[in-house]
Amino acid sequence: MKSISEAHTLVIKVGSSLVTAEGKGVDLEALAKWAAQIAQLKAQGKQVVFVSSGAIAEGIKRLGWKSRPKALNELQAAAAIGQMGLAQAYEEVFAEHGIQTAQILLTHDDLSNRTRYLNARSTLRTLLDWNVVPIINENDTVTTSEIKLGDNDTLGALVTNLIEADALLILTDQSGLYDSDPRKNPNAKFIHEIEANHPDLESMAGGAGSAVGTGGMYTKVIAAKRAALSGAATLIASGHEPDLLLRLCQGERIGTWLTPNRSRLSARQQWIMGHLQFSGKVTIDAGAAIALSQKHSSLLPIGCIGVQGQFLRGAVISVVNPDGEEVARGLTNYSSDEIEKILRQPSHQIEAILDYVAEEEVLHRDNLVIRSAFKTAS
Ligand SMILES: Nc1ncnc2c1ncn2[C@@H]1O[C@H](COP(=O)(O)OP(=O)(O)O)[C@@H](O)[C@H]1O
Ligand SMILES: N[C@@H](CCC(=O)OP(=O)(O)O)C(=O)O
Repeated sequence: MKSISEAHTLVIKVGSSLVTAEGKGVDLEALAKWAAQIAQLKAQGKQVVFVSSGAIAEGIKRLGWKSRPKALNELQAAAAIGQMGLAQAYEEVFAEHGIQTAQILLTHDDLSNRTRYLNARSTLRTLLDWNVVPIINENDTVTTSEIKLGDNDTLGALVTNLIEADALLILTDQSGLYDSDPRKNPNAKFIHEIEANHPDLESMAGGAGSAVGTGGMYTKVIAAKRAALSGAATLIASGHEPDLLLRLCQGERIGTWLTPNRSRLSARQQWIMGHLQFSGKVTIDAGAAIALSQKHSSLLPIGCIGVQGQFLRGAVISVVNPDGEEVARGLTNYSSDEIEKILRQPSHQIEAILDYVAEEEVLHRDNLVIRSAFKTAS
């Protein structure tokens, strides 16, 4: 894909600084401009999903507070208050164009549980088929550090993978990505296009520049790598550019393009890669590590030499080599207790040891993503 004009399904992520006018509460005027442009995009047959931050910033404004609280419970309560304002504002501005909106609040848990992930996917697809614009945010009320996505850039990428969108647009308060933070370095050079997996990306991107933003450019470039897993291009651009979406759809080059440079993973592999936390890991010997990485083999118990953490069959676990370096991630056929018992055993011994055989391999190759596929994506 060479330009947004070719994209059929778009995920558009807007940051707090854009939605809430630098901390002054929901900026209805800005939202109205997005809605007007999206109405035109939809008239051209495009499907659009909105990932919108701003609940905490709007909540803080409604509470009349001067600064962002630090305590998690206060942030969650502020988000719950502010989310009302966000949903109301989006409904209002899209209704002007006869477009219905739907609120979707997700957590990391929702996307890592296979059943909930499939439900979220089918709800989103149904809404898009019905021509509705889903407005997505993290469900801040129930997030703790363990289940937190943490920032909406990551959420935008996971939603891109979920619905296999063609492009992810991350709109922020900068024109795009520079080779260093332009707020700190006035000589920073603008980057027009770069591969999403370019090794220098992380070192160029710094933290948040505003009082309301959270992730800065770092989370945006990681999001681009993640979006590339499902073959999507990412554009980082300034949400302050007039008529940005329309101009992009006319083929104008604005912002920084982060292009996918690999073949896309299967939907199941993307789901495995979408996991930000793991319930455990299994250590494998050097021979097994080579078989997995170079021959794309399944992982058999004979190659397993250790297991850490407590997990059940069906969990997504990490696979590490004897030096502790991650080799792969995958969906396990056996629990941690069972793997402990069948370490270094040939598969034909599984039945004698466990009294049953689930599968002859601990991780089947179809349920594995090897390191080379995600080296820089997590
Ligand atoms: N290399 C970089 N190029 C551009 N901006 C950068 C870079 N590194 C850090 N930043 C900072 O990232 C900020 C955008 O991130 P953030 O404040 O989290 O916005 P948002 O609320 O839109 O997610 C910019 O204002 C900028 O100061
Ligand atoms: N869920 C939070 C968003 C957190 C977040 O990622 O903010 P931002 O860096 O502005 O995109 C909120 O709505 O306030």
